[in-house]
Amino acid sequence: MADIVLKVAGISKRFGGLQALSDVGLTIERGQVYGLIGPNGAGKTTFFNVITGLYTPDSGSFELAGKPYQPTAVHEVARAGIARTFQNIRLFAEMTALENVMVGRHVRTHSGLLGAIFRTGGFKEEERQITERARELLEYVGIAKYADYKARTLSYGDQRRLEIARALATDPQLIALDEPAAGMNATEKVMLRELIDRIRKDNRTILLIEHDVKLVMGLCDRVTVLDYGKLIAEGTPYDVQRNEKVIEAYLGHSHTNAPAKGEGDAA
Ligand SMILES: Nc1ncnc2c1ncn2[C@@H]1O[C@H](COP(=O)(O)OP(=O)(O)OP(=O)(O)O)[C@@H](O)[C@H]1O
Repeated sequence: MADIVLKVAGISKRFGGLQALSDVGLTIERGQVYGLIGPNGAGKTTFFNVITGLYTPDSGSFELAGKPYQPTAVHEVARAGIARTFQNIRLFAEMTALENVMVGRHVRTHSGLLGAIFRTGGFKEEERQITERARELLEYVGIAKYADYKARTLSYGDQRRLEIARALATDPQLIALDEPAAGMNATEKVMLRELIDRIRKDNRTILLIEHDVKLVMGLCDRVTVLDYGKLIAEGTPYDVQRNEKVIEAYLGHSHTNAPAKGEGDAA
């Protein structure tokens, strides 16, 4: 039987007169890289914000690793096992790269405030483990040499890697990446692709919103396409980019990143 990590169904969200999402659902299996695409304003970010607790949906059901979860608050969602990155990088700019990852790890710690104040033995051991794990994760995403640099001094591509390391630090069931390639140059994109591939090989599960359709088509196992808040196609990259509705949706929006037939076909 398939090992389902995320199963959401019937998500609707209205902003005043605008129906941003209408009855959208998707199912993601463990180890998949799952893409969410669609023209500008299709509802991708709204969907991300709903499943990660930033927006309250008007309707919808949510299951993470077989258990129902209510995305009512961001920290609850992180504890439940979804970690995310943001379209506009949200790091602690004045903290070091290492400290940024350690913050992510604290979602999973136990000593609590009193342990921290009195620096109990348990707290110190936990801090040691957190630091060690954070260093491993910086190594994993390829920026270990910048561990002690302030986050704001890192290059754009490296800041995105740092965000991913911080997300991984929470030991998530699902990592939701919101436009990870935005603003990256070609070399950074190649490195990002390698990193996402490595994360997948480690049997982690990724949900990806991305404007770079070539990247999505090359990386994802399955793709859902939204248009005007509705799901218009779901399937393998190969099928989705040949779907008439998808082609029409992108052409209708005069989108420069339209999924041209054959481009980025999964090997
Ligand atoms: N907080 C909000 N209040 C009102 N309208 C909103 C809000 N957030 C999103 N919308 C509207 O909902 C629709 C879907 O927006 P959303 O940002 O989810 O689309 P998107 O697919 O992520 O677009 P893009 O690719 O441009 O980032 C848009 O028409 C947008 O203007």
